[in-house]
Amino acid sequence: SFKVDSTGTGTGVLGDEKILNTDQQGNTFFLQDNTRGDGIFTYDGENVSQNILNRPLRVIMRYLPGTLWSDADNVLNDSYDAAAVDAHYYAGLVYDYYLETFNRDSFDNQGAAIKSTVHFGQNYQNAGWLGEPLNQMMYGDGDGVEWLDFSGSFDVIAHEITHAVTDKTANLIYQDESGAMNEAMSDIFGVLAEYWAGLDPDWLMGEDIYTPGISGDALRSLSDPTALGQPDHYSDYLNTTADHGGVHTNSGIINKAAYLLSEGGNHSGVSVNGVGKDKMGDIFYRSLTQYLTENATFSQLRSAAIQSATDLYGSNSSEVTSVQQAFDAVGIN
Ligand SMILES: CCCCC[C@H](S)C(=O)N[C@@H](Cc1ccccc1)C(=O)N[C@@H](C)C(=O)O
Ligand SMILES: [Ca+2]
Ligand SMILES: [Zn+2]
Repeated sequence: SFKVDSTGTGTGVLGDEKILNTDQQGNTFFLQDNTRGDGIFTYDGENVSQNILNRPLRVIMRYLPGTLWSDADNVLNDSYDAAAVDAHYYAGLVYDYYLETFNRDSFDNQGAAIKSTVHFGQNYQNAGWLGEPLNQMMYGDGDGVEWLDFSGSFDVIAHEITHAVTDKTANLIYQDESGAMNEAMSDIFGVLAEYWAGLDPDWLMGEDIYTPGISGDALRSLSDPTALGQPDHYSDYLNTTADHGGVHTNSGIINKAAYLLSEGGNHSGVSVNGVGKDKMGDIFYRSLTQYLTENATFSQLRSAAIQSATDLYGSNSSEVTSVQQAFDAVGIN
C-alpha cells in the first residue's frame, strides 16, 4: 500500500512532548515511521490476558502484534497513548544510535522493520524481545507502583532492540553464561545508547520507570552491580536453575567489566585504565558481531574482547591492556 509520511505529536509516559513520524491513510494516522529502514511500527496489545506467553505459538500469534496504533488527529495526548508514544519515538532513536554509531541498519543490518506492542498483558511487569518468528518487542504497563509502563524508559527499549541485534549476530543462547552475556550486552548498549541520546544518561537501568514513588533507585547498576543485588566478580557467580540460570543476576559480572573498561577504577585489587565509552562500545560491539558464538563462555568473551581491541588498536595498544585489566578485575581469565 502507498505510504504517506506525516508528523504527529504525543505526550510520553513521563509527561514529555514528542514529535512522531506517522503514516496517514485517508483521515486516520498510524504509528508507522516510514523514515527509518523498512519502517517502525507500534501496535496496541489491548491488554489481552497476559498469560499468553506460555501458550502455544499459534495461540500467541492470534494476539500479537495486535492492531497497528491508529489515531484520529495525529495528536496523541491521552494517557492510554503515552506508552505507544514512547515505544515509537524511542525505537526511532535506537535505530539512529545503531546506524550512526556502528553503521548498522536496524537490528539485522538490512533495515528490518522494528515492531513493538504496548499494553501487552494486564499489569504485566516486564518488557521483552520475542525472537523468531514474531521478531517484535512487547511492553507491559507495569502496576503503577513498582513499575510505570515499560516503554517509558529509553534504556529499556535500547535493551530490547539489542536483544534483536544479539539474535542476528552471536545469537547467544539465553541460558547460564551465554545468557548472562546476552543480558549484559542489552544493558551495556542500553547505557551507551542513553549516553548517545543524552537522555539523563547514567550507568543505571530502568531508573525512569522503576518505583515512581522512590527517587534515586533503579533495577540494575552497571557501575556498582552489588548495590542492587548483582555480583560484580566471577567468584560470586550465582549457580541457579531460576531465570534461565540467573541471567539477570550474573550479567552484573560482565556489566562491571564493561563499566571498568570504559570508566576505569580499582576493583578487587586490580587497577583498570579506562578507555572511554566509545572505545568500550566498539570493543564490545566487535566482540558481539564478529567473534562470539551462541554457546560462548565468559572466558571466551575475554578472548573476543582482547582480539577486538587488537584488531582496532593494535596488539601492543593500551586498549588491549585495559581489556585484560577489566576482565582480571572481575575474575574472568
Ligand atoms: C519475554 C519475557 C521477558 C524476558 C526478559 C527481558 S529480555 C528482559 O530482560 N526485560 C528487562 C526489562 C528491563 C530492561 C531494562 C531496565 C528495566 C527493565 C528486565 O530486566 N526484566 C527483569 C524485570 C526480569 O525479567 O527479571
Ligand atoms: Ca539509565
Ligand atoms: Zn533482556
